[in-house]
Amino acid sequence: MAQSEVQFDAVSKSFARRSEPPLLVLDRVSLRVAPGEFLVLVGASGCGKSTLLRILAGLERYDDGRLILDGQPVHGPGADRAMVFQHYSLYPWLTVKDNIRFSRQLKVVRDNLTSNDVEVASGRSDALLQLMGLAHAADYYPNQLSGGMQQRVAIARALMNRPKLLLMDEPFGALDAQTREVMHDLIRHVHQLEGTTIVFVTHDVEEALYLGDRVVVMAPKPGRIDSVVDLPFGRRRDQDLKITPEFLAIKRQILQRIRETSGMKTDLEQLEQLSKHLESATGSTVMNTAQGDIA
Ligand SMILES: Nc1ncnc2c1ncn2[C@@H]1O[C@H](COP(=O)(O)OP(=O)(O)OP(=O)(O)O)[C@@H](O)[C@H]1O
Repeated sequence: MAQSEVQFDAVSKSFARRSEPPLLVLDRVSLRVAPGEFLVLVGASGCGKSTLLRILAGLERYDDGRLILDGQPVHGPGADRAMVFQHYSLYPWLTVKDNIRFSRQLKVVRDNLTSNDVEVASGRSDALLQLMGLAHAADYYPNQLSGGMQQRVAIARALMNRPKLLLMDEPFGALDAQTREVMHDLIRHVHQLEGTTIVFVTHDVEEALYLGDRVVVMAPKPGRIDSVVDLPFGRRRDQDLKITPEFLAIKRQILQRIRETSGMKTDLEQLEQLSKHLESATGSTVMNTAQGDIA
């Protein structure tokens, strides 16, 4: 099985801003991702999750520190990595089957591969169609598919060249709750079969706990790692896990950390203080005032 090992050593990243000092988005992030691990990044909006993922994909440069992938420094994108985004980036003019094969077809042209190579690729895409439950839809076009199916195609396409590292940026963020559950079981199954190292970004703590071997909680301003939680659930999971006391306790603990580090708690406290201030100023509760206005 092809699995990548990742090592971030004190990686920092800033974005330049007009008439303001640069924005420090990642502040000395150190993190190891073990071969074959399913690692999930969570944290408040703007804490640098996507930036960290994009740096790992080689789509973004970092300013300081070191990023080592399988013993080599990362300087740009590579065929060893594949990325799945929230919005299905399928080619509308290609069928499902051709969308999945597309990257391999490019390689065939570039690398002058033989018909035997093409046959192997064809076998791989057929296997992925089966694995993702898409065999019946192989000749459909993207606009004939539901969101969940489109995202299955995007995942199959990402897996086509057997990446050693799969990077997923909120891949299920646009799907409804039921479809997400199906996708969760599917991606866990894919992970077990393919053994690829996965780094997955999400806002959804329940999703993070259900999918991950470990969850990294990031904090904003500047973006940094707050804590890393080793999940004690093993690799065989089913949806009932989500209502066990152990799962709920870890979920509560992580949500609290996100609230505390993001300043959301402070915002709520300020809001409470403001409504108390309004109440004492008007001699009434905010709700009563509103009702009075209606009357
Ligand atoms: N290309 C860019 N130029 C300038 N600022 C950027 C750029 N990309 C991201 N940022 C800023 O960097 C910070 C971190 O962004 P990033 O998208 O990594 O956070 P995130 O944790 O993934 O957020 P979200 O959960 O909302 O997607 C944000 O303040 C964002 O506005």
